Amino acid sequence: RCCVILLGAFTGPLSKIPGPMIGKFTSWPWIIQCVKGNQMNIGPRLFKKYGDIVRVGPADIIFRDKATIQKILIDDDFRKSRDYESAREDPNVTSLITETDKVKYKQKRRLLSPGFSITYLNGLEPLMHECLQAFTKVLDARCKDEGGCATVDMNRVLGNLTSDVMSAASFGGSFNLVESDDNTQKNIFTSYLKRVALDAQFPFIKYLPGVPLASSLISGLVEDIVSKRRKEIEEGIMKKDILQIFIDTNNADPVSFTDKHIRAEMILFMIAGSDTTSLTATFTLLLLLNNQEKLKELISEIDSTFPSLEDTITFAKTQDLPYLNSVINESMRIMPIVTAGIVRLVPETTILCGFEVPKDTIVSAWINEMQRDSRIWPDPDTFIPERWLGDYKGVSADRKAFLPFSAGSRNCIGQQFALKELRLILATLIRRYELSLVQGQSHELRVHTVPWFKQGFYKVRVKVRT
Ligand code: HEM
Repeated sequence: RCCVILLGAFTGPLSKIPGPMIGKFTSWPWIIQCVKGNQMNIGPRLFKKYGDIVRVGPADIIFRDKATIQKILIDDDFRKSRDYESAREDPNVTSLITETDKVKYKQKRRLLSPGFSITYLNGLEPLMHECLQAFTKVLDARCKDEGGCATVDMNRVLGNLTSDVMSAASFGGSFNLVESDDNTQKNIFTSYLKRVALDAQFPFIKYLPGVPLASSLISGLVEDIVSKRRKEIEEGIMKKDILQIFIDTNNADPVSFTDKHIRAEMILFMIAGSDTTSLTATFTLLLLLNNQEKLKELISEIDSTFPSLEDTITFAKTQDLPYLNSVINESMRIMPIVTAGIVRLVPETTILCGFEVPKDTIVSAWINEMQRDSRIWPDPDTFIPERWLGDYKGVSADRKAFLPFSAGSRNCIGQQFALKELRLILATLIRRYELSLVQGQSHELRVHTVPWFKQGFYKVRVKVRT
């Protein structure tokens, strides 16, 4: 075995790929960084030192260049890696995200697509308004209680808001977390994602005696929602949402789409549909508050579109706000949710970035590094929404080098849902409140599937505008 490792390290096709010496022999240091949530900090340092392609393990390569990322995700559409399979609790129960078989995946995606059609999404607008009204009511009350100006943990309240939106839109009723100000659920999601990151690397953990499954944290909640819905169906109350699609599929084919499948899909949608959007909104506020000129520009656009505090902020009007859309794009360029590579498996020996890469090598597309590549983006680390409005320093924004929702057949199914929600949230917050920076906060992040603030919060001062 030692001979095989030595041969692979120095003579195999991957031996010419630059990277730390230890990566030739073992992936352990890289895996440990993943479990610690620290790959997002180590990856950029490796790219800086070794270039566009780095070998981080005997069969584990990371990439940041546009052409290779395009090939991996779009042109050749490599299948998902075994990490996704390991993240399944039951190897036989896949969800949309953990399905690695291309044919089965297509069937799943087709099943869900009615829940993401433009007509269906537009029908969600009143539900989103209701959740936002509850949100502004709570923020208004906090401002009043705290003498006009409240210090709010945006990470927490936005996490609760997007969970309420997700549950109202997909599972038939808001969790009302904004009103209860209960962050237990957000903490459970964070613990769940940490555990999934661990399971993906060490699949045996879930089989150890006495170790509960990751889903044990959430299954009670999910089962309550499903049994409530089944009761409603018995009473003749019919709803048309994602949960209904899951239940109908289960009723039609209870053998291949079991109760376990319903649970896996619901957990996926609960988490993928809430934390991602709330973090993107929080990061956008963070960037705006640290770039006051850009914030002023956005306030001016929003105020001229919605002159009165009482004006309803709508999907239609926010969709056409050029500066708001540029701010959201720039925020997702500079602080995307995917911070540590989208992982795929090489299906057959192929040339990537000029190197021969054999079948079954694990390849990670670091879209976050591509989105900060100075060869593509002038002043890549600076927040410049204007680059989306026209040329910046003679360079127009390269949309092919901007993939915050991933790309290809496995792109984010919730992209339009998220964008509609983000525009409403940001326009509502900016129109209604004067937002100011709480100085001295750490912006340090860690990542377990999605990023989280190491300090556990991100505070903003909030005052109702007159
Ligand atoms: C700003 C918000 C969001 C961002 C940045 C985002 C980003 C992404 C990315 C990068 C992926 C690919 C992950 C991978 O290949 O491992 C993904 C997948 C996914 N997203 Fe989103 N997402 C967002 C919001 C949402 C929302 C609101 C929903 C649901 C309503 C959603 C549902 C999903 C699902 C189900 C998948 C798995 C798709 C698959 O594997 O085919 N996402 N998302």
